[in-house]
Order: sequence, then structure tokens, then C-alpha cells
Amino acid sequence: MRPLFIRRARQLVTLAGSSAAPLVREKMNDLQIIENGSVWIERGVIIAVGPDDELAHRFADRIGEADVIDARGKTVTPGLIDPHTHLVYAGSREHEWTMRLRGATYMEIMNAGGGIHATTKATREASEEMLYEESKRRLDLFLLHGVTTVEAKSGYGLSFEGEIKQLEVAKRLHDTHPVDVVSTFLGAHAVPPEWKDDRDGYIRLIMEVMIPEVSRRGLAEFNDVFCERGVFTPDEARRILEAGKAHGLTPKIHADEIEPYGGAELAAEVGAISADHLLRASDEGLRRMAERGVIGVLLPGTAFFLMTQAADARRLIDNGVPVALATDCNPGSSPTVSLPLVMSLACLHMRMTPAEALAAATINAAHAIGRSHVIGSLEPGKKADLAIFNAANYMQIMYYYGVNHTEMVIKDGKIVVNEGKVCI
Ligand SMILES: N=CN[C@@H](CCC(=O)O)C(=O)O
Ligand SMILES: [Zn+2]
Repeated sequence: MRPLFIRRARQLVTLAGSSAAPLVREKMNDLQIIENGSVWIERGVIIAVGPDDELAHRFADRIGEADVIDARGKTVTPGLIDPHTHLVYAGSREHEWTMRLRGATYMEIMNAGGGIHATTKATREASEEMLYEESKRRLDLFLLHGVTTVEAKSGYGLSFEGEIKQLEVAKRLHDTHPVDVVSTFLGAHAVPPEWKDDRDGYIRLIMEVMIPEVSRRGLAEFNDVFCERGVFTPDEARRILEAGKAHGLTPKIHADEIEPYGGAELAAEVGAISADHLLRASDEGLRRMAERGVIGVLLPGTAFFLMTQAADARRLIDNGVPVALATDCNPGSSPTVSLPLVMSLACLHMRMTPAEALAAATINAAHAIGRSHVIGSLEPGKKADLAIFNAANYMQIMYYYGVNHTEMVIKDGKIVVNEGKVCI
């Protein structure tokens, strides 16, 4: 494999120096930008990052053996990282969207057997092959938007076989697709209809059968619960998350999305790596999250698509909670793969600065999935995962909202998107 030399980026956004701890408060605005910057890559790893003249001098006698990418006029960033998706599912729910547009609420639709239950039915019925193909198409689209790593949750199987099938598909996608897929077990996404009259039986199935087997097979690193009134209570969530911990699965929580429910407090109590959604989190919950270093993963695309007030990102940032951003890609509340659009929404609906949004979708997102030592910034020794945007500066990636500026994506040192097309 020839070395790769990316040269003379108008802005090379490195986010260097934050691998040990996520960026918080004002530090989220410090992107460590190099003007006219270059990157030298060998065998999939970043070897050097710096001003072009410095690197041209250092590698002068090796430039001839390298593939050179001219990034003049472009903005180069770490590959974007999406730390909250429901990537693997079958079917779609546009008819429910129409019902919501006519006034039905998300929870009403779910309680009437639609929502998560509808996607669970479709996902259970899909063959592993169909599930793989549908999810692979979505993963291609993520890549085309500059995303090189996604977290992917199960939670549409809601049975032993169904959950394992989803996680197996996620693993196969990770093994076969350039985008890295990091798996989270979400057996506690909803109580499936067949367990309606014995919810404790379902919770015990999760704790005593699913979690041990998911862990034994190495199918997930994280364990998540949809902790919301009418779904799983904080006490139930605590039991499930503690059971996961006992089997080496790190907790994550869907917390305080629809009403204040103690999810943020629980995230801090169990030592979750992240608490996600947080639209209605209490001040006390956020204070405890900041104290324990729990990342707040915010999902402004979900609030936008559910037509509700977005999370108060400023309140999180001012309280010292490290913030990451994600698409929440799923067929019910956020059917998008565009992390750049989510970054625009973070600015427009949550008043994050473009710098904060980019930090939240790179290094802080890496922290939210326990990968900050390998991805999320452009530094020697890290994976060579980069996105090249047809934008004169990082702000334009978000300012021209709804436009996909991704021109090239480098994954593990290989060009996998060129001129806006997947070229694997
Ligand atoms: N809130 C719960 N889970 C998903 C939605 C899943 C669905 O509607 O299918 C979310 O994060 O928004
Ligand atoms: Zn979710």
C-alpha cells in the first residue's frame, strides 16, 4: 500500500489534544485548525500532521512513492462519527409520519401497536440477508455524508433470536463495509406484545438470557435502555444496566426524551458512558452527569422530525457536560443519515456554534463510544479516517444546510468516496 499524502487543505481541522478527555465548555470551540495543512498516511495510520511546508520538507525524498491528494480550497476533518443510530432495521414508517402530521403523538402511535412495534414486526420477518442489504444501503449513505464510524443498536428484535439476528447483521456490516460499526444491545427498547402481561418476565429474559449470550458471543460493547414513562422505569433500567455491567457491557441510556424521568441521574449513578436525547433532563441530573463525565449525546434531528423543542444544548455545555451529536437514524423519529444536517440543526435549533457542533460529531462522539484513543481527531498514531469537504472553511459544512459537501472520504488510509461517489 503506497503512502497517502493529503496536501494543502485550506483548513485542516485536527481537534488534536483531546483523546484523553472530551472537550467541555469553551474548549469545544478550540478545533486546532491548521491553515494550508497536510497529512502523511502509511498503512492506514496517520504518521504526521502539520503545515504543508513542514511535511513537504520532512517527507521530501518519499513524495515520489506516495499517492498525493490536492486538497487546496477544501476543508479536511476527522471522519465524522455517529454515536447513536438504529442502523439495522427493516421497513419504513412514512404512514405514521402522516398520522403525526394529522395530530397523533409518537407515544400514542407506539401504544396502539405501531412505532417501535411496527418496525419490530418488519425486522423479525426479514431474512438476515434482506436486513443486511437494507442496512448496507444506509451505511453507504452514511459514508457518502463523511461518516466513517457509526454506533448501531439492536432493539427491533425484542426476542432472543431477533436481537441476535440484528447484532449478527451489524457485525457482518462491520466486517464487510468500510464504515466501522460499533454495536449496542438494546433489548430494552420496548416490551414486545407477547410479554405485555408479564413485563418482569421479559426483563428477566433480557438480564438472564440475552445479556449473557450477547456478551459471550462478543456481539455488543454497550447496553442501552429506553427509560421513559410507559416503556422502562428508572428502577427497571437500573436492573438491566447493572446486569449488563456484570457481563462487561457498558451502560448507555435513552434518557428524559419525552418527560423528566430521572434518566440523567440514573446515567450518572450507574456510570453510563453516555445519556442520549435529554430534552427534559433536570438541572440536578445534568450536574451529576458533568460530575461523572457522562457524555450527553444530543439528537436534534429527532426533535426536528418529531416537531418538538430540541434539547437545551447550552444548558448542558454551561453545566460542563461534554456534548456529542448523532443522527439517531431510525424509521420512526429520525429517518436520516445526514450527520452534517444534524450539525446544522444543532446550530439552528440548539444554538451550538459550528465549532461546537463539529467537535461534538468527531472527538466527543468518539468518547461517547469509547474510541477516542483511535479516532475522532487527526493525530499521529490514529486511524487514517478523514473527510474532505468541498467547503472553504468548516462553518460552510453547516451554514449551507441540507447540502452534502462531502467530496472524498478516506477510511483506514484508503479512498472510499471520491467525487461524492462510493468507490470501494
Ligand atoms: N426513543 C426510542 N428509540 C428511538 C426511536 C425508535 C423508533 O421510533 O423506531 C429513538 O431513539 O428516537
Ligand atoms: Zn435511539
